[in-house]
Amino acid sequence: MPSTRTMSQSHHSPTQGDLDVLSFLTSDSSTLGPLPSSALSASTSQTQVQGQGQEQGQRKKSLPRRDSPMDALMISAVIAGSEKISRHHFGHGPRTGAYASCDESRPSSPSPSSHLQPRVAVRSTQAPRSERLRLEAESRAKAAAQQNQASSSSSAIPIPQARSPKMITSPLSISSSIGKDQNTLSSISRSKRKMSIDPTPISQTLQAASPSSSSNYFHPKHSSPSIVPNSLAPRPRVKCMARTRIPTPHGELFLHLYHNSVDTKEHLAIVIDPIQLDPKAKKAAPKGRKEIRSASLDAVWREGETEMERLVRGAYTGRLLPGQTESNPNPNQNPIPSPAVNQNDVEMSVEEVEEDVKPLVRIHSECYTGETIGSMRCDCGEQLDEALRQIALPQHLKSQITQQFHQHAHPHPHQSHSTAEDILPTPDPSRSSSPSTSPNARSVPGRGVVIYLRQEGRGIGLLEKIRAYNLQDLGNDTVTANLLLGHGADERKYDIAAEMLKDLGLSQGGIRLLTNNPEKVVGLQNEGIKIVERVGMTPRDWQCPTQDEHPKHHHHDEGEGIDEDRTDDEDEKEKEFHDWRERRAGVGLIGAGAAKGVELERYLRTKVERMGHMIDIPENLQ
Ligand SMILES: Nc1nc2c(ncn2[C@@H]2O[C@H](COP(=O)(O)OP(=O)(O)OP(=O)(O)O)[C@@H](O)[C@H]2O)c(=O)[nH]1
Repeated sequence: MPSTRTMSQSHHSPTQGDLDVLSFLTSDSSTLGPLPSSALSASTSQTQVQGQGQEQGQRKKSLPRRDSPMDALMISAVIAGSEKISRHHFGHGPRTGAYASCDESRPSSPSPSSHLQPRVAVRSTQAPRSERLRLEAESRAKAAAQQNQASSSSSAIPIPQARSPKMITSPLSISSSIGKDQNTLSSISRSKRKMSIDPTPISQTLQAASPSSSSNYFHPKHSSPSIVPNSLAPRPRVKCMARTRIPTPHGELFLHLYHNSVDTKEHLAIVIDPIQLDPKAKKAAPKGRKEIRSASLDAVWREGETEMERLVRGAYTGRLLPGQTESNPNPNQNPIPSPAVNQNDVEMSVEEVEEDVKPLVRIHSECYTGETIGSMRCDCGEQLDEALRQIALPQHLKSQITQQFHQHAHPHPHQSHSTAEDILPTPDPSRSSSPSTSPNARSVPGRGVVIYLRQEGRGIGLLEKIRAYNLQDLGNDTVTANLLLGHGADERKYDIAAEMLKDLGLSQGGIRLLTNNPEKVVGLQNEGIKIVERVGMTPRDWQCPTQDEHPKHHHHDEGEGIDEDRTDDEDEKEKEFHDWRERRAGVGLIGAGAAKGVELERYLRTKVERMGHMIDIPENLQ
């Protein structure tokens, strides 16, 4: 076996044979004659060195392999001494041209006269290698110094840099300084987070994050940057690019797609506003109720904009009909507000403003697993469905609601976790959907918006959420899993949502917010949204079934006992009926209906106990 030294020497020290081949290849001779014997012996000795077992001095009949140590010299010799380019190397070497054709007879091949043309001078624009190495070492040292500073005395091991939201040159052409500021902010806070294999720092982190801690991480006042007012940061800008009408099991709605100046995501606004589509609803609504419309969509985008452009992007009033050519077919009845006039500025009489119920709004974060594949690790799918259902429900006028609120309101067991609870009255969530509680009440069409933010996984993205789920399967809860991955428990921001609400004319008039999450309430308020009421959402599996919904009661009149003689077939039919009822409530989801299971229960419990969500845990689960 040759020693390593011999091998490496054979790569770097040209032998006499190598030099002979070099001069042979670079000579003017147009015909390749036989190789000098020293070259052949060089190749032979090389073969021997490689342990091929050839006899010393035996002549080889072929040239050495192309990947032998000779090859580099041969290639450079050929390039230096000849114009000829192998067709297989054309386009890959330093000369211009494309690897367009393997046939030299075709026009795209280098023409036979090409050797007459002056050679293309190829000059490297790179700095010398020594200079590049020096710069590289410098920047490495700088990065290491920064990292040391960030991690201070912690023994945690950094995980690969978690991604911070990418800034873009958006179609709104916002100055790049907006992005810079926010990026810097988020990367600073992120760089301080570490993943650790040492349980001590984790437990310390968690202790710092626990609800009982004095510096409560989850407390709205001290929580994520989303709720810290930053009056110096430039406001995100949003523009509704298009909207369209979508019929759904909860009624017809308008889907609005927004672009913004902060990220590349297509955030959505799902607007339920029956007065725009249904003349009966318009009649039933209080006089003066304004439509929920996007000011940026309705604006004139450019001089000479055509009606067809407006129709195609959805800047029309009413309902589109086949063959329609006008975006506002009946301007006197339903004028599109001029871009200069925001709907908030449109005067409504005091009584009308007071009398009408405020739009119900949900800020919903994307959850691929819960909304698309019916995951029962969380309740996101049913929450989206439930939000649309509740927004579409007819509402009682304010005076009647207030009356009911006083009858039904009760102190919340988790009040101590939340300042939002102190700020906002939280009526019984079921009150608006049960007109029977107030027989004389006048009900009006429901209206509102789901702002659907592409903040998957509470802002950490789907990839990280999937990794977090595996950590959860290893025994961690939803909060700890995020922290172990170097993320915050919740990294969402509500500034874009607030701008979208403003664009829809819903900032000043007041909204009712559908959430259990105190951070959302405070976050939106800090962004300038007026919230007059928080409406809670009880997970369907935690709701008490009403008498007529319970399967045991379905076939029995009041007072009747349970029929012991019922057959299995009847029981099966009853179960099917019950399942159908549940599915009907949860349209639009895979396996629709109520999400349930141990994992969901654990998740919901963590939200209540560690994230301060304002939901009552059912007595039988306490
Ligand atoms: N990181 C992480 N994200 C999750 C998990 N389960 C659901 N999510 C995400 O959490 C977001 C929904 O948050 P929730 O806390 O359920 O709801 P919320 O919107 O904050 O609160 P509510 O308004 O009361 O519903 C979505 O973006 C989901 O993708 C989880 O286990 N880990």
